[in-house]
Amino acid sequence: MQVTVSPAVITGTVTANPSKSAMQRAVAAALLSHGTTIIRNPGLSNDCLAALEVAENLGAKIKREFDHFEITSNGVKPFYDEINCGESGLGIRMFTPIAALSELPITIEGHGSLTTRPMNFFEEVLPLLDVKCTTNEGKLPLHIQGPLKPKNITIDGSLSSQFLTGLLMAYGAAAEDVTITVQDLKSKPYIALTLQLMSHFGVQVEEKNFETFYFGKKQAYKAGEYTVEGDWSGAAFLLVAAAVAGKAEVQHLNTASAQSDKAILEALKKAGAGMLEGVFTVNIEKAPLTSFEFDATDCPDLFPPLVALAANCKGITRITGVSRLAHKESDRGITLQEEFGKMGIKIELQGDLMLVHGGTGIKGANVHSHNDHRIAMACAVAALTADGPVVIENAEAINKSYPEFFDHLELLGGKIAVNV
Ligand SMILES: O=C(O)C1=C[C@@H](OP(=O)(O)O)[C@@H](O)[C@H](O)C1
Ligand SMILES: C=C(OP(=O)(O)O)C(=O)O
Repeated sequence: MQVTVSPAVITGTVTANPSKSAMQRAVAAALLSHGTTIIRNPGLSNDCLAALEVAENLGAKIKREFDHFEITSNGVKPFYDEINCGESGLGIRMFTPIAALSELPITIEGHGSLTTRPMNFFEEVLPLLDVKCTTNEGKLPLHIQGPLKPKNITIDGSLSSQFLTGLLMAYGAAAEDVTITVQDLKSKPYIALTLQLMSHFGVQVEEKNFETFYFGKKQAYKAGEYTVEGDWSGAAFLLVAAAVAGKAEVQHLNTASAQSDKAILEALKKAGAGMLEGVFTVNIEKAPLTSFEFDATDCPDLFPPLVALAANCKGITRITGVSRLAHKESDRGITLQEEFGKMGIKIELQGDLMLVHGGTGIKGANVHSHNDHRIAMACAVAALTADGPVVIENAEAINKSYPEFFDHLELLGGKIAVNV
C-alpha cells in the first residue's frame, strides 16, 4: 500500500489506540489462568491478533464479542505442535518460555522482520531450565521441548527486556522459592509493566533494583477482567503531529501509566511544545520549537516520533540510545537516517548518539517504511510540515501496532490519499 500524506494543519480530538504491549501480556496471562478472563478495549493490531492465535494453539478458547474478548483457559495445554508469532518480538520472546511449560515438542515460527531478529538467548538459557531448544543459527524457527523447571538463574538483559518478560510470565505459573537475576537490564519500564500485569492477575514477584526477581510460595494466575490502556507509543506520533502542525487532544492516555513511552511528554516539554495534561487525556499545541537532549535508552520505540519532532526543532537535537535500535523491525538508526535524508533532514549517527539537524526545512519526497510501522508513521508526521507531499511506500506496515493510524491522522485534519 502506498500512502501520500500532504502538508496540513492538525486540529481535533482522538482516542488513543489500545496498547499492544499491554494487550499481548494480558492474553498471555489469560492463557496461564484457569477460568474465563474478559479483556476490554482489546487491541486488533497484527501483533495482538498473533498473540490471540498463539494462545488458542496453546489451549485457550477465545470468544470475540462486540467490545471485549473472553478467553477461557485451563493453563498451557497445547493441542497443536506449532505456534506462529507473526512479526511480534514481544510475542515470540514471551510465548516461547510459556509454551515450554508443556512437555510437548513445539515449533515456533514467525514471519517478515521477525525471521531476522536474534533468538540465541533461548538456545543459551532454556537448556539451563531443562528445556531442549534449537534455533536456525540464532534465528527462527525454534524447536523446544519442556517442561520448563524454574530455577535460580542469571541472565543478560542488555539486548532486550522481552526475554525477561517471558521468563517472569512463565515462572509466575510454576516457580517456588527461586530468583531470576538480570544483568545490565535495558527497557526497564517494560518490566514494570510486566510485573504490574502479573500482579493484576494475582501473581506477585519481589523485585529489587530491577536486578533480582524473587518468587516465593507457588502461585497461580487468576482469571478476571482487564481493560487495555491507550498506547503511548502510538499516541506519541499524534502528540508530535500536534506540536509541529497545530493542536490536538489525545484521550484515553493514562498519565500515571507504567508504559515507558509516556516519556514523550518530557521530550515535548523540552522542545517547548504547549501542553495541558489531564489524568486520562493530553492536549498539545504548537509553539516555537527548539532542539533538545533526550536519553531514549529505556524507551527505544520513541526514536521515530522523536526524530519527526527534532526535524521541526531549530538546532541540533541529541538523542542517546541508538544501540537499542539495531534489532527492531528494521535497523532503525540507519532507516531513520536514510528516509529523513530523502526529506532533506540530516541525521548523524555517532555510536550510541544520534544528532538530528532540525529546522532546516522538510522536503516532499518518496520514502519507504522498510516494513517498519514506526518508520511509516514518523514519515507521515514529518509530511505535515513538508514543502510538498510525502509518498510512503509499504505504508501497510502500520498494521503491526496501529492499524487506525492513518484514520486518526485524517480525523485530526491530515490529508491522506491511499493507493492500494
Ligand atoms: O515488552 C514490550 O512490550 C516491548 C519492549 C521493548 O523492547 P526491548 O525490551 O527489546 O527494548 C519495545 O521496543 C517493544 O516494542 C515492546
Ligand atoms: C520493536 C517493536 O515491537 P516488537 O519488538 O514487539 O516486535 C515495536 O513495536 O516497535
